Amino acid sequence: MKASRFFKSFKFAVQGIGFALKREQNMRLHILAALIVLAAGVWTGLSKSEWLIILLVIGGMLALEMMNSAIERVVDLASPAIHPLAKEAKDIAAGAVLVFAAASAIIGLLIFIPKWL
Ligand SMILES: Nc1ncnc2c1ncn2[C@@H]1O[C@H](COP(=O)(O)OP(=O)(O)OP(=O)(O)O)[C@@H](O)[C@H]1O
Repeated sequence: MKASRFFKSFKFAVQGIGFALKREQNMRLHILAALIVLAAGVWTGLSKSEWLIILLVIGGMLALEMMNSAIERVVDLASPAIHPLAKEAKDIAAGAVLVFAAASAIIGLLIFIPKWL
């Protein structure tokens, strides 16, 4: 890939992050939660491997939330009218976010709770 094309794609990807931050309240809540977890990590003192897990979980959560927002937009574009498949697509995408959020919460508790006891 030519360098100029790579930088163009990078610019669009950054724009995408901007759209998500501007238009999605859930995304802003996830960012707030991520900042709280990062602050708790600094305050608690985590090992390198614990930081790797926390960063992976935070990055995965934000990326999945953005994929959910993208799916919502594609569904709204493809099916502005009510359709059972549109509902399934949106609800499955929202379910994926919920699954990852639940796993993230459990991982966070497993890492932090023993250090606080
Ligand atoms: N075109 C559609 N056909 C059928 N059901 C739909 C359609 N669009 C949304 N729904 C369903 O209606 C409910 C609310 O959807 P809505 O898009 O308002 O919120 P959302 O998907 O949670 O997104 P947002 O983040 O914008 O609130 C969900 O269960 C969704 O699956």
